[in-house]
Order: sequence, then C-alpha cells, then structure tokens
Amino acid sequence: MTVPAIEADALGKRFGRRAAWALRDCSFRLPAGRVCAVVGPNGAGKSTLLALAAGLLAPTEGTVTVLGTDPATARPRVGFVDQGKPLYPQLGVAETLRMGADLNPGRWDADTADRVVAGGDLDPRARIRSLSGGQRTRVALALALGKRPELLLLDEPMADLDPLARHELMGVLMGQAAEHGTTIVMSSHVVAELEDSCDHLLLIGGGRVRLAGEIDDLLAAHTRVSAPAETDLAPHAVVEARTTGRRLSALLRPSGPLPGDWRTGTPSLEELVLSYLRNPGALAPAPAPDTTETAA
Ligand SMILES: Nc1ncnc2c1ncn2[C@@H]1O[C@H](COP(=O)(O)OP(=O)(O)OP(=O)(O)O)[C@@H](O)[C@H]1O
Repeated sequence: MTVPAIEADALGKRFGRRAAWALRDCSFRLPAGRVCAVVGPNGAGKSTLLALAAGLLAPTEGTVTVLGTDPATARPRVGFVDQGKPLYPQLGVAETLRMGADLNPGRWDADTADRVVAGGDLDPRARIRSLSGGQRTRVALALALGKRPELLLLDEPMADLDPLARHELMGVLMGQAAEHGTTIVMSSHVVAELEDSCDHLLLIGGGRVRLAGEIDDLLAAHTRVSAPAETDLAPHAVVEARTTGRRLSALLRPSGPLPGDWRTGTPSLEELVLSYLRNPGALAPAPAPDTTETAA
C-alpha cells in the first residue's frame, strides 16, 4: 500500500478550553504525488490544518499522519510556507539562501532556489526587510523548494504575487510535482486558478471537511441542470437549486439517468465549490474507494 502524504482521523483543534473549535472531526486521506487545493471561506480552518500538518500546532483531538509518521518526525521532508512568510528581515536574499543550504546539507537544490529568486530580478544583496510582500513570497518559496521536500505545504502562496509572477511560480511548482513527484498542498481563495493545476480538492467550511477527493471525480459526480420551474428533482441529491422565472437551475449529484428534456452540463470547480459553500446543509458524496492500494 502506498503511504498517503497526509492522513487525518477525527482531527480537531481549538485554541483554548473555552474557544470555539477552529477545526473539528476532520477525516481525509491525501494520496502522495497529488497537487491538492485547500479552499474555504475566511476563518474556515485552512491555516490551522496546514500548521497541524507542518507540526507547528498539536491536535486537541484526533490524529494527523504525514508521510507515514507524525508531523514532527516528518518535518525534514516537508517544506512549509506560512501565510505570513516569516523570514529573517536583517538577512540579505543570498544570505537567506545560503542559510537554507546550510540547514539542509545533502539535499539542497541550489539550482531551483536560485532560479526562483532570479525570476524576480531580486538584488541578491537586498535585505529581506526591504522587499515587497510579493518579493518576500518569492524568497520564501525559493527556500521551501530548495529543501526539495517530499511534501510542500503552502498557505495562500499566490495571494500577493502579480499575475505574471503567479503564472511563472505556478509553473515552477507544477514542474516540481511532475519531475520529483512532490505532493503539493496549497490553500487559496482564487478557486478558478486552481482548476487547471490541482488534481485533488479539500473543501473546508466551518472547521469541517465539506468535500474531498480527486477533482475530476468530484466534477464527474455532479451535474448542472436547467429544467421547468415546477420540476421535482427527486431522487437526485440536490446541492443547490434556484428558480428564476420559469426555469429551475440546480446542481445535483444524479442517482440515475436524467430526463432527456433537461438541459445539463458539467460544473466548473468554482461553481461546485460555491454551491457547497452557499449550502452548508448539502451532504458531500461518500468518499471514493481508496485508489492508493497497489496490487501486491
Ligand atoms: N492562534 C490562534 N489563536 C486563537 N484562535 C485562532 C488562532 N489561529 C486561528 N484561530 C481561529 O481559528 C479559526 C480558523 O482560523 P484559520 O486561520 O485556520 O482560518 P483560515 O481558513 O486559514 O482563514 P483565512 O482564509 O482568513 O486565512 C478562526 O476562527 C480563527 O479565529
């Protein structure tokens, strides 16, 4: 059996005995080698989940296993770029990369780290404190990629990058995944941008996993339909339905063939995510059978 990159079982976290749960009862399994999008509204628990996987927070209940072991033990094999991109402000860019090389003897990928920094036209002598938010992100990504991690956890890595830099660095990340089989887990609010690059989805809402699985499977399991307003949608599972004038528009999980006079289409990832977020009561499909098992 292939070891999953991350496996969470009834994982929960709260910051203090009386505080609300930031994350509760989260169970999912992320196969190794995938590029996974973690999406959800502000305060949903995305950063908390990534920090738990990075071993920077301890669970209040449940467990999280990373690369087959506990997060602290896995840390040398994991790269993490926090939302705040913490770096040493007094160091220069080149010094920061040298520090990365010193901290990761034997596995430092200087070519990749240098290439990421060079793409931003950064002066190697510039102090971190003098860089813009997007330039700091570039250095933080260079540091994380230089470590050549097996698992890369990125908390909103693209948020302060300009569109060209986003495109270029997304390409670097996808290249890393394709060439080295790196598992990448990235949170983002720009769902439309994730559809082409990510192959797995983890949708978090209200501290719980609302939807998880391979994006192609999730899209194939749902259908956008348009039918006359009085149509009964049973027995199909309705995620969202709205009547506008004489038409009923809905997002369904069909439980059998649909009537031929309904107009149907496959939803985009953004439509799927928005429908689930707008309808907290909508039940997610049962998890797909585990495909990480390999024949012995
Ligand atoms: N250090 C902390 N102390 C207390 N509460 C916290 C702490 N970190 C997060 N929380 C709370 O946990 C919940 C989840 O926060 P988290 O930062 O994980 O959400 P998020 O999905 O990453 O949000 P965003 O999209 O805004 O970055 C929020 O209610 C937040 O207030």
